[in-house]
Amino acid sequence: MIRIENLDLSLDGAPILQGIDTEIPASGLTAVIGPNGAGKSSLLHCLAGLVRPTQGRVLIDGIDIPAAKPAERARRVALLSQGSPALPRLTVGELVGFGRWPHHQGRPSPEDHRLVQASIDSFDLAPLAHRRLETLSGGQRQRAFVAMAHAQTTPWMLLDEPLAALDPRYARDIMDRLCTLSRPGPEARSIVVVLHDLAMAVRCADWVVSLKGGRLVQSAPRAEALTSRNLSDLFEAEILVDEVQGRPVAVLA
Ligand SMILES: Nc1ncnc2c1ncn2[C@@H]1O[C@H](COP(=O)(O)OP(=O)(O)OP(=O)(O)O)[C@@H](O)[C@H]1O
Repeated sequence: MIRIENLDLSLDGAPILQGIDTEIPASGLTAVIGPNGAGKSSLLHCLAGLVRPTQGRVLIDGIDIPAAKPAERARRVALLSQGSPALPRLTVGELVGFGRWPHHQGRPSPEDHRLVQASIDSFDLAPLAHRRLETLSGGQRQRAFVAMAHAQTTPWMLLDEPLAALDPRYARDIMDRLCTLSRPGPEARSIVVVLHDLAMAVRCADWVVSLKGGRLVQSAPRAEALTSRNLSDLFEAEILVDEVQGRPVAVLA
């Protein structure tokens, strides 16, 4: 479980997050939603220990994240930030291999190689494994970064807009893959995803954290959070949540 206690974050003197106090369950997939500038990425950075809150605490499975050593954090939490960095000359296989670094510190074992291959296969990257990142499309590169986060084999995966630049089929495939990964089982991961695509949130999220203006609006199970009324209030636009062929969908009216 992630416990966020009375968290404030200021950057360069500007209040970014204020009074965030909630829990995120370990089981399943949590979507973090809210309008542009709501503080979603900033919250994810606090959860990953990338930035230190100005006030309050973040506990992941009981570990005080800002106080934990970087190596300890890296074994507990994998963070995929918004926008993948340019890493010229690196192949997909090498990038995914970097996910194992916190475990082997430069001396990969056969098990590390096996886990890298499993992540490559899991995200449908085998045909691209020897390609350099700069030769890939934006969506292919994005998939490689998600696979790198997966290869870190942390109990928690924090992903900031992992669907950006993906076409509808790959967006759906990656979300369904993440959904499956978050289901109970020996390899289950706790997944927190910043999502702009509300259709994917209603399709896959078990829990939803809604932010607006740096404040927590709601932290609740999907059925409670993702209603037409809540989403319309959150985004100040009429959004309808309904069912099409038995599946929940969200559409802008
Ligand atoms: N270093 C910084 N200094 C000052 N303000 C910042 C800094 N970084 C972010 N902000 C501001 O903090 C607010 C929250 O930004 P954040 O990126 O967390 O929002 P977000 O909900 O992820 O937005 P988006 O959906 O547009 O990606 C924004 O108003 C942003 O301009």
